[in-house]
Formats: sequence, C-alpha cells, structure tokens
Amino acid sequence: MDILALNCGSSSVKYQLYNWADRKVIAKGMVERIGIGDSFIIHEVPGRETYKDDYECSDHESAINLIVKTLTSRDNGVIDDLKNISAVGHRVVHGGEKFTRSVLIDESVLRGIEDVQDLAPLHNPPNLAGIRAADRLMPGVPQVAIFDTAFHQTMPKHSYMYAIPHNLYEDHGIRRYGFHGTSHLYVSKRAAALLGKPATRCNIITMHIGNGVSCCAIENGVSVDTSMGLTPLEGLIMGTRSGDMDPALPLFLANRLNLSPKEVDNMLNKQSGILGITGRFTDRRDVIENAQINVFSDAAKNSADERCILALEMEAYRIKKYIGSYTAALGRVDAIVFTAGVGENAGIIREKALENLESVGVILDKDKNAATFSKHGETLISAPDSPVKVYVIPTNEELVFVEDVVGVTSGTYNDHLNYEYTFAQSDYQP
Ligand SMILES: Nc1ncnc2c1ncn2[C@@H]1O[C@H](COP(=O)(O)OP(=O)(O)O)[C@@H](O)[C@H]1O
Ligand SMILES: CC(=O)OP(=O)(O)O
Ligand SMILES: [Mg+2]
Repeated sequence: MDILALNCGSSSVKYQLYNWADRKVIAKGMVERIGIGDSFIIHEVPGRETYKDDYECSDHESAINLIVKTLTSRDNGVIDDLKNISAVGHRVVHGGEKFTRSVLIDESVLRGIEDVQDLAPLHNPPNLAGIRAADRLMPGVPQVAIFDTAFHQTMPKHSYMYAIPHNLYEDHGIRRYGFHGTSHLYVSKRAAALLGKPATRCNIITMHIGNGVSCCAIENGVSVDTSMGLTPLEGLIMGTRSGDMDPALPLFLANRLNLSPKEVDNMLNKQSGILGITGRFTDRRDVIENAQINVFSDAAKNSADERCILALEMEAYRIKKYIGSYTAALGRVDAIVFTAGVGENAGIIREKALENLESVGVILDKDKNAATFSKHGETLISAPDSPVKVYVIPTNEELVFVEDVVGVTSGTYNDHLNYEYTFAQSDYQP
C-alpha cells in the first residue's frame, strides 16, 4: 500500500510517497514557485542523489502532474504505475468547527472546506486546488483530508473564545482555532513515548518554530490552548507574520497610512515578523549569522547587526512568555518540546527562551543544547536534574497524514486522540 501525502501551499507542493507495509519513505520532495515563474522540482529518494529539475508549473494541477510523472518516470521514478498509489492524504489548514478528525473527501467535505476558506485565505484555496487536481489525475483513488485545526478542537471554551460580542461566534464562527495540529500531535505523542508514560497522563508544551510558529499546551494528551487563533497570524513572532500585538493596531495603520484592509493584512502577514524587524531576513540562519550572537566579544558586537540581535531577542522573549503562561495554565509540566526548522536547529533561540526558568523547573544543559540539530534526531537537552524535561523532536507531519489515511480508508480510525499510532509506541524508531 503506497500512500501519497500532499501539502499544498500557496506557491508550493510538498509531497511524500510512503510504503505502509514496509513503514518506509519511498520518495519525497517539493515543487516550488508554482504560478510565479521559474518553478522547479526537488525529488529525493533514499540512497540516491537528489534530483532537481526546472519545469514551468502554472497551477497546482500541473505541479501534481509533475510530481506524479516524476514518481513514475523511468530515470528518477520509484513506482511503475500510478495504480500503485492506493490513497492520497491532503493537509487542509482550516477545518473550522466542522472537522474534528481526518475524513474521506467527498462533495460534502469539499463544500465544508470551502465554507471556511475565508478564515484561511492564504492556505485553504491551494489546499482545495490540490485536492481537485489529485482527484482529476487519480480518479477513484480515495482522498483523505487531514486538518491542522482538528487537534485543537479539544480546547475548552475559555481558551478559544475572544472577548468580543458573542453573536460573532454564533453567526460567523469567529473564535480561536489553532493550527499546526498534526505537528503538535506528532511531537507530543513522541515526547510521551520518550517519557515512558501514556500520552493521556502527560502535560506537555510543544513549540513548533518554522516559518509559521505556534505553541500548544497539552494536558493529558489533548490540546487545551494554542497560540494561533482565528487565523495563523496570532501568537508568536514568525518569519513574516507579526503574531500578537495591540488589536487596535490594524485600524490605526489603515487610518494613519491610508491602507485598505487587504494592504494591512498583507503587511501583518507578509512583511512583518522577523522580516519586518530585520528589514531583510526571514531565515533565522541569516539572522543568527548577522547578529553574531555566539561571539560575545566587543569587537564582534560592533560589526553585528542591531536589528538581527533585536529580532532574536524578541523572538526568544515571546516564546518565553508563552512557556510561562502555558506553565501556569497546565500547573504541572512534564516536558517542553522544540520542533520544526528553527526549533530543531536554532540552539541560541532555545537557550535564550529558556534562560532563567529554573524557578519553574526548567534547567537546560547548555552544551547539549548548543550541539543539538535536527540531524541528531530526538534529543534530551535538559540537565539530568531538571524537573521539566526539554526535548528536541524532529516533526513528521507527513507520517501523521499517512497513518490517518490508513486509519480512515481501512475503517480503524475513530479520532486521532484514541488512534493507536505506530509512532506513539516507545519502541518505534523514527
Ligand atoms: N540551522 C538552522 N539554524 C536556524 N534556523 C534554521 C536552521 N535550519 C533551518 N532553519 C529555519 O527553519 C525555517 C524553516 O522551517 P520549516 O519548519 O521548514 O518551515 P515551514 O514548514 O513553515 O516552511 C527556515 O526559515 C529557517 O529559518
Ligand atoms: C498554519 C501555518 O502557519 O502553516 P505554515 O507554517 O505551513 O505556514
Ligand atoms: Mg511546516
């Protein structure tokens, strides 16, 4: 049973082909710059050299077509026939309140996803385009939607409601939803396995720090709070998104700078965050390099870029504030987990965020932390006597997609909270 997992973004499609029987990745890659010119595919097969090719893709259908062609091609392919793909799993970012679990896609599911697309205008339209394209290319193959929002549907009302007129929730679904749910689910289940306890007895704070950034307070295995809200703009500082700010600011900006709602939205989603602070970078590797933060001599400081230093300090401080508030929300914390591109690799951000948290039981092993990157796999970075364990756990959203596809198509899946994921077992080797 080969399962294709697709993650359709606005101008990219990431994919992974997974053989369920062997529990192994057959191929993975991505098509980038869809519809904006100079698009290309990067295709990786374990044990082979990475293949890259320029190929013009004007839309998601042509990108998925290219992926399928590459997977079946004579030179770079991994399967003889498209028929080997028995099911497709799609990341869908916003599922509103309607979808609390992964589902087999049919017309009514498509309509449900369309109904909430205004709430995630950057994410849901490309997700839908990907589903339609895959259906045309692989007619009759079961397609499953896996929602970023589903894991957070356990949040209590006092976490998800905004303090605004109540009818806005009833009439328009305006509330906090939260995103990156499959990542928070995956790393929290892995953390429970590393702690040697059932997930249903673990309290964990998970920090997903990539381009998009969110954290989650998980109590006895379920999400009770998360930093993103109605849309993926709320919360932590992100690559290009502001995260939390004075809610009066958008209106103030619109009035003062004479901007339309769309222009304000664009400024806060695409020109803010790390990019806004530094004026030139979103990639934290560039920010760290230009901040020269690991070289604390005065000479180095003189050549360091003040705004890069500020960006790192602001990002880490915001993370620390969320850890503090989620520690208060949970009462007892068994573990804090760092994941995604930045969380797995940027030791300096982890160290700054966890500085002086001994009073709440967090004692970092600074050397271990500084030496820990994604490539080292799951790593404990807290000191042996730290009451709260701190882990770096590489996320694997695609594996959640694959397991949900298997569960949904075989009828063994009820909801992700009770599903017996193989990766949640302590003997699982990631
Ligand atoms: N070694 C590293 N040090 C610091 N940041 C890193 C490193 N490697 C990757 N990153 C960061 O990870 C980010 C991408 O994370 P990722 O989880 O892939 O994001 P997304 O899926 O949202 O695109 C990059 O923008 C970069 O800032
Ligand atoms: C929801 C979200 O922010 O996703 P991403 O990090 O992929 O942009
Ligand atoms: Mg991501």
